Amino acid sequence: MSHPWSAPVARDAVRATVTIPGSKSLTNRALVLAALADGPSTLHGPLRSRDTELMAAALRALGTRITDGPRDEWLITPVSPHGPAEVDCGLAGTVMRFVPPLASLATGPVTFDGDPQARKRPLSTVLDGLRALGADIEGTALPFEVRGQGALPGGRVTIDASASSQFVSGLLLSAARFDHGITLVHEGESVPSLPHIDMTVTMLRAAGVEVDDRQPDVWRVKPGPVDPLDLDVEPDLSNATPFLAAAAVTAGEVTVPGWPEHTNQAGDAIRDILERMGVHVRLDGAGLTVTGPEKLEGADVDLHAVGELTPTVAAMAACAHGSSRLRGIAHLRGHETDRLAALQHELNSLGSSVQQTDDGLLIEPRPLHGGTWHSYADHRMATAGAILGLRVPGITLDDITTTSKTLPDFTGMWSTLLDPVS
Ligand SMILES: O=C(O)C1=C[C@@H](OP(=O)(O)O)[C@@H](O)[C@H](O)C1
Ligand SMILES: C=C(OP(=O)(O)O)C(=O)O
Repeated sequence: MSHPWSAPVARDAVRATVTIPGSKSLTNRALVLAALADGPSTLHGPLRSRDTELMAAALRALGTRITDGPRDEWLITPVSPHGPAEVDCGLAGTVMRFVPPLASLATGPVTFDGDPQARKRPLSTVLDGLRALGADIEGTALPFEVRGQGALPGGRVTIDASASSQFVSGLLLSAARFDHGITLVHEGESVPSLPHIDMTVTMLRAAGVEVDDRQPDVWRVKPGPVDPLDLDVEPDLSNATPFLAAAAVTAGEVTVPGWPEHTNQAGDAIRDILERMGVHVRLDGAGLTVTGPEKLEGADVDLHAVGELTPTVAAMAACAHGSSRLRGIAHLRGHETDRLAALQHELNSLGSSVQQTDDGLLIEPRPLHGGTWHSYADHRMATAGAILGLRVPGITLDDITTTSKTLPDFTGMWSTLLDPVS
């Protein structure tokens, strides 16, 4: 059920330390790898949100045992995947693209469906790719059915992954269990979100899987064992960005503890983006501390590798002095919603001047006024509205529950941000 929310205004510069829960991308990859592993795995500090609970439920439906450990852990015991099973993908790209390859290894039928908006997200590339590798699948988008044969031949396949890096990650994650592994070739416009593929490759290698990614746009995974994982999940750096943006737009200071010094998370790119907007950024033993300037500057940024940061960056750009250009993000039209159209429409309805280009947005800051900010079932649209609300009185989000996709306690965390002592 949707739930409207009056975005609180920051009376002063925001000053806070905010602990961010685990990464969605790390948690959902680790769950899939643990389900395919040769023994039990432990995830310490996994993200518990709609997207990761849906992933856990999908894997449980296929037989995997996932229980809570004594502290904040998920204990995962693999069982050979089997149907019949039903998978609810919700609106999670990672579930709809990472689970079908694993379901192709199951015995028996596995049906997939999701939220109404999920039925519009690009998916056929993964399903066609799996068919080319030997899978029996009915359908090209949600809902569809994978008729698992208990094994998949695998081999060489060419896909066009320009609409989503998750097509590549999904096929690679399960590939060590295909009879012949995989040689995956991308042909088409450039693949977005490459750091997410690097994360997949790094995690596969950490699980002992042999991956060759030396040639651009070609990935080879050898068939073989998958080692169990014992993984501390890093904080979700993309989920941290609305909190960092709060410092940027209020000339405040926010620290996120536990920010990794080295990481595969795409969200780490926010450090460079903030600096380019005139924000002071410091990474030290305390974590990542950002200090907002008196005048936030507009910027020209290529977000091709980090599209999921776009709603945060667009909200900051609308509060900046000087125009911004966000480029390289045509694929965002296939995210939770058409994020380019949604951001253009919502920002303009509050008084901004935003135009869409072929591959992004031109944002001309103007004095903003209150109004309804629509979330389009998209968690990052909702958090973008919250950022603007810090500066602009009278912004009401039509539905704050969308934040449960990756940050179920977003409103609690946001109030602590504004009132750290209470
Ligand atoms: O693999 C992942 O964990 C993700 C990959 C990216 O998808 P796209 O390549 O579709 O942008 C990113 O935007 C999404 O939030 C998470
Ligand atoms: C694009 C996103 O999610 P998904 O994993 O559903 O693609 C996102 O979280 O910004």
